[in-house]
Amino acid sequence: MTQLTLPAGMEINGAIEAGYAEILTPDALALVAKLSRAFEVHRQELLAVRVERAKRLDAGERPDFLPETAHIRNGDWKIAPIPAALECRRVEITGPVERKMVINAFNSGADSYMTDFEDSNSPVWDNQITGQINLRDAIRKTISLEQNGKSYKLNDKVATLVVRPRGWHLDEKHVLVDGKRISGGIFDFALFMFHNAKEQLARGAGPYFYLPKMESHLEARLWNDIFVMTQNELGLPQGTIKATVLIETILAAFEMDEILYELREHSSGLNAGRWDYIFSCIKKFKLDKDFCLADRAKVTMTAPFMRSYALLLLKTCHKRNAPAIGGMAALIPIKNDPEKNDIAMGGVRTDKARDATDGYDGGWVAHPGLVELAMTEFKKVLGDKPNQISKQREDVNVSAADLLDFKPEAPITEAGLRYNINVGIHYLGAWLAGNGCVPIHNLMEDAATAEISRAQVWQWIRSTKGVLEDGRKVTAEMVVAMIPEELLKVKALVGEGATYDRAAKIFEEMSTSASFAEFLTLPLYEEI
Ligand SMILES: CC(=O)SCCNC(=O)CCNC(=O)[C@H](O)C(C)(C)COP(=O)(O)OP(=O)(O)OC[C@H]1O[C@@H](n2cnc3c(N)ncnc32)[C@H](O)[C@@H]1OP(=O)(O)O
Ligand SMILES: O=CC(=O)O
Ligand SMILES: [Mg+2]
Repeated sequence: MTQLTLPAGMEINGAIEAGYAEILTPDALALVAKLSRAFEVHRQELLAVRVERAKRLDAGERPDFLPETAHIRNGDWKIAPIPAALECRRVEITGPVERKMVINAFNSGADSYMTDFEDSNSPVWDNQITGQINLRDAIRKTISLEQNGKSYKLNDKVATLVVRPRGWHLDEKHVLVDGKRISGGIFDFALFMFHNAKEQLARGAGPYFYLPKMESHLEARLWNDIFVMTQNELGLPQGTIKATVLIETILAAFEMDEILYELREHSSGLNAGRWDYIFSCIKKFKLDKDFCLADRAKVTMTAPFMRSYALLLLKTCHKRNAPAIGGMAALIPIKNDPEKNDIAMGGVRTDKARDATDGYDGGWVAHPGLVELAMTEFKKVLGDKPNQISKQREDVNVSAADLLDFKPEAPITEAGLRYNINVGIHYLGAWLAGNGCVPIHNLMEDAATAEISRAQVWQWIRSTKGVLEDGRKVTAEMVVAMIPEELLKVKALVGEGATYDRAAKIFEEMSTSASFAEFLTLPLYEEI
């Protein structure tokens, strides 16, 4: 095993495989250590603020727009100009940082490509470091792969790269600074910046990021401070880094202007991260006796609270000259069933047509097979224009009550309950085996969609409204009885695998325990 030269006070306990030392260089690790020392205390403070806020919400407090930042919401300001490479983002493909998928995504024909260390990635040590190797090679256009008789390499024209580091809640447990685990997000960001920022600038783009799962503008300020220090350390002009923030928590929806304002020198807009958003609503109002959402499949972008959120995001972005990027329909191409495939493709088309017609500048797709049809829907509205940021939505008026108008509440069905249990076990089992994104029942499932499934089961057990349409109350006993049955169905699809037994156990613990695990990936991370 290769020996690394580590900065004073840093320990690495992950295996150092071939090629890792090229990423974990002394200077790159020095940047990781510097940022960690400068910002770890504040990250922990902000995570503690989340816990305190959650307690107040559990006790019945309702979020509202912040009085102390009204001057920012009412002020007449814009974000700094967007670089040319980020002006046209009609279709953004997303996917884990796995080598083959990296090449396929770059070549997919999408305008941009969000490579993902978050929702679609299981953060096993190997995924984190080989992900960095893959991105380094892709940016330099030296990436290639021979697999299953196919040769993979990059086309001449590829998508613009945007990187999503892990959220504030996730640690990188394999790296300690002064005896403490560091932030996973800072680790992903710093390594990527160190190795690639200058190379990207030399090639006509730049270091562009997606920032996940934030709950407040103060969390965005932390990223901004990190950008400023990193640009100084690397000798880059301030404002070089650009970041799109995912509005994917109900609390962030009340601070969209403030988040853009904090990042105004570094902003490249907002994205409507719908799946984590739904999860966040369930998590934040899980104890509210009046809150209970219907079967997961019924909670769509046309649900009142989702529609309000999507329109407010769009209006807020365009008012500030910022791109508004739509989220992802979880539908993916269905092989060997043309009829079902037509329905799925129709679903994606409707989703993208809605976003484009509303005024969004682009939207996410999960699979290369969806790029063309999503592009067609955006081109129908945009024509030859790269975006429609000039389209102001002053007609949109969204109140706090609109954001909190949680419907539909019905139906909750046995099929919906079993679906959640089945998806939960299947996804957790795959994640434990190192795969963070899986097709399940013809849908893309990742950490955000799986969170909805497990959170609904927990909440239906506890809410008096958690009643199946045939009148039976959802109970812990009912769920515990269904888990082995659903585990058998999962195994019939994926085969035997110890991780699925473990997943079923963890799913049972999580659904029936008195306390609600903040993120399912937190207890899971201790297992990998
Ligand atoms: C809530 C959120 O955060 S959304 C963002 C996070 N989620 C994602 O990014 C979803 C990413 N998508 C995926 O991982 C995959 O599409 C899955 C798991 C849903 C389905 O994967 P598969 O069943 O392997 O798809 P399928 O077999 O149809 O793939 C066909 C080809 O497309 C490639 N492909 C599929 N999805 C992607 C992708 N997102 N990026 C790049 N290549 C892809 C496959 O690698 C495969 O390549 P090959 O023909 O060269 O072997
Ligand atoms: O990250 C995206 C989401 O929908 O969650
Ligand atoms: Mg998300």
